[in-house]
Amino acid sequence: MSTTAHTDSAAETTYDVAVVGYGPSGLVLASALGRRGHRVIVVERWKTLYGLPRLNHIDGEVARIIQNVGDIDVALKGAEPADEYVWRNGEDHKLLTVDWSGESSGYAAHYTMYQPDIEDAIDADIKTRDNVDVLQGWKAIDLSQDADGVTLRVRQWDRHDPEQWDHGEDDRVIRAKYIVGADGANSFVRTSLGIERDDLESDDVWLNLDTEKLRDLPERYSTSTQYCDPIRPNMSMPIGATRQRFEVAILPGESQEEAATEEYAWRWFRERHNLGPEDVRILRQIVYIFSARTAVRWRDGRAFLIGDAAHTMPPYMGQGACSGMRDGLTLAWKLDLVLRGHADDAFLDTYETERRPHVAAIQAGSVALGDIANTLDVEVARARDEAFFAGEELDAPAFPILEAGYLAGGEQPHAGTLTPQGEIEKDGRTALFDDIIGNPLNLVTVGDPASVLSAEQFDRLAEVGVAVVSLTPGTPWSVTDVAGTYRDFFASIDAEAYIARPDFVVFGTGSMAEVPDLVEDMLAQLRTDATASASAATEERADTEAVA
Ligand SMILES: O=C(O)CCc1cccc(O)c1
Repeated sequence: MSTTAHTDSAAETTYDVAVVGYGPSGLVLASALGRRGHRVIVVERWKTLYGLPRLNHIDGEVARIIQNVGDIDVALKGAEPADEYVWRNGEDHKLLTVDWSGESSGYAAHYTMYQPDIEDAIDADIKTRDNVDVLQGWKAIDLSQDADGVTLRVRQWDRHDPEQWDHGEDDRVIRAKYIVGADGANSFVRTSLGIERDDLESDDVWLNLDTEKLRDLPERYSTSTQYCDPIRPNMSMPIGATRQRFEVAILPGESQEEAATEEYAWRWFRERHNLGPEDVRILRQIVYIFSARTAVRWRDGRAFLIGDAAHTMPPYMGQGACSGMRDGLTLAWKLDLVLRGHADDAFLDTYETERRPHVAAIQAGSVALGDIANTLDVEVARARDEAFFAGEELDAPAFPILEAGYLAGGEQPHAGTLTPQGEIEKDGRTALFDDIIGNPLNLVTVGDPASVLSAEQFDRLAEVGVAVVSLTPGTPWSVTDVAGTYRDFFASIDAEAYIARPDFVVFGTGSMAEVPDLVEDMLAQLRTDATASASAATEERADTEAVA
């Protein structure tokens, strides 16, 4: 990182958080902070949103994230629920079905969708807020930090005008309490901080072809399918209702330049799919190296990394951008608590404690799936197929829950899992839980919380902004559980209360009698500095006593 002293004449403006990068993870973070009233500035070198699909799959949890940062109806307007993700061999025999059916978080468990719809939905929300400034067409060029904040120098950027690199008189200097690098795999923020990346060395080269359907395609194209063909691995997947993604492996020794040509694309479409320009229009053609890299640390003082800046993974689970959006929401609500003075700065360390192992498990699963997809040895592929036909299970970790971080202590079998989202009715309005309650920390109880919590505890909950919700009629916190979602959930976890975090993760569960302890634990863990200095003081006292 630069150690440049900032004696610039350029105007300085102070923000709570500066965000570099305006892709899915940066959009989620900026909107979630903006909605919580913080002064945010976003710096993005491109003048407009990307406008083309990159991610084309989200799960229900991520749909719920989007619900909380933008208009979910706009985001999902071209989306289609996806029930299964099928893996076939070169002879078109089924090896494996990844079950994508069911519901999660108030949505279908999985969707294929058109990324620009999601970005437009969140961008529109951000642009309604006076407290969020978005500098599109500006490139971050220098970053430094001190005890009180970060300083970021930004310069207008136009890739068609390289001359502008030579002059800096119109630079802007931004001061912020925190900075977040949401600036992709080649992150300026990460490299400025000198943060290296670990590399799982999974570097398969694939051509990605996104298309618009000009007429109905055969039924098989409506199922996301990996063709694990050792001669040439390939895949096909809907992008919502009206578009289709095709991917094809570029084999070792083949020319990536040639794969990027239109001739190559049409030859491939004709040979493999018998499709031509009368069937599909190519929207985007790009050669990717599917890497799996992780920054060795995601925090450096007042700077954080999220999304691809922190981690990349091969696409085979469709979880790269989903993980980035989870990062964005998690870091946003943690920063919110710190900026409002309800949590200590050290609480922000739990961002990496929680997100790193979650991402690592998904990354490992994606690499394992990629090994299956990219088997090029015909004999090895045959043995693989036989093993699957004989019923072998996929050797990949289960979808992770949060295992560490801001979770209730003690025997807590459900901490780290996701809460459901059902319809509730309150004051004559019926809607999904988050549309009525919002997404602060929340305590949901079967019984009357006033039967177990003191007035002083209610005051402290209100001060931090914890929402209290009860399924018992006639209390100030009562809601009606319209479809029994919460009744069923409480039955399934054998509990009468839970505390959920703003990212829908269960902090802890318990009986009504255990609610006061759960609340105390939730509030105490926000004060990690105090805990750290208290235990340091205790150790010091013990040392002194031992000496005495
Ligand atoms: O949405 C994404 O992150 C990529 C979409 C995807 C999903 C599954 C397999 C694949 O190769 C791409």
